[in-house]
Amino acid sequence: MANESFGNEGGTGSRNSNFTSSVDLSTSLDSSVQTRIFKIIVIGDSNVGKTCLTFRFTGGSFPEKTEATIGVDFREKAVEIEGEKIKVQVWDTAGQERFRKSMVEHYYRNVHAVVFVYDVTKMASFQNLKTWIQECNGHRVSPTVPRVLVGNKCDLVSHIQVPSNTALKFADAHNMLLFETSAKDPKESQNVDSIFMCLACRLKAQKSLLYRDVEREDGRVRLSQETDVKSNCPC
Ligand SMILES: Nc1nc2c(ncn2[C@@H]2O[C@H](COP(=O)(O)OP(=O)(O)OP(=O)(O)O)[C@@H](O)[C@H]2O)c(=O)[nH]1
Ligand SMILES: [Mg+2]
Repeated sequence: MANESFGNEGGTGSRNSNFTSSVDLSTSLDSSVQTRIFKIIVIGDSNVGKTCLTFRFTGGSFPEKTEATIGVDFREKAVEIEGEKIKVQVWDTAGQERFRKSMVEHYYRNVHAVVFVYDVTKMASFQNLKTWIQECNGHRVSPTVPRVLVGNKCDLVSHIQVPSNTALKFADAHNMLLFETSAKDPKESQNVDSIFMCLACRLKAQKSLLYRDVEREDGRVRLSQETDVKSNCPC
């Protein structure tokens, strides 16, 4: 999938950020209600399979060939949860320091959820999670922003280095759900989907992101309304 330009940040969907009057604002809110956008970032060492996981979720297949991500690739998928259409905007970040350093601030800005990925066949990628979590915390990501842990490449059964119970303990200690999966194995595709769907369900169940987003887009608008939405999220 081709890289999209970074200028797309927050610019997709039906929201209109040029509010000029209260009439415009209500119109924008109406259209925003139809398509909320949840920004989910995917973080972890280079080569753990971030690009393949995001590709599997948004495109439904495993890419034949990938190259190291430079900066960020955006992928989007429209989903429907309890009758509401939601756009899941996945930020596939670069694992290599030299390809990410100028972008890190942008990754974490206004993020709604974080997916930490390690490679089950590479212990170092699991041990490095501590560093990735520190980076995330260092960018003032609120503790209310949901985070999940993903162990990828489970299809390589005979090469597994990170035992499930070790990963589970780590996930529990950091208040995260653990998903062990494979971007490659088509039989695991539902499991890959459930990573992002679970987060989208949780976000939907949280206080309305919509009004907080509006606040950000126009410094003049200060809405205090927040709505609680009940959800049947299985996780
Ligand atoms: N066997 C197996 N290989 C995988 C899986 N997911 C990814 N790979 C392979 O792992 C390599 C790296 O995958 P990428 O998705 O490009 O890794 P990345 O985390 O995006 O790497 P950076 O962009 O450098 O941060 C590629 O050769 C993929 O084919 C998986 O589930 N199983
Ligand atoms: Mg990549």
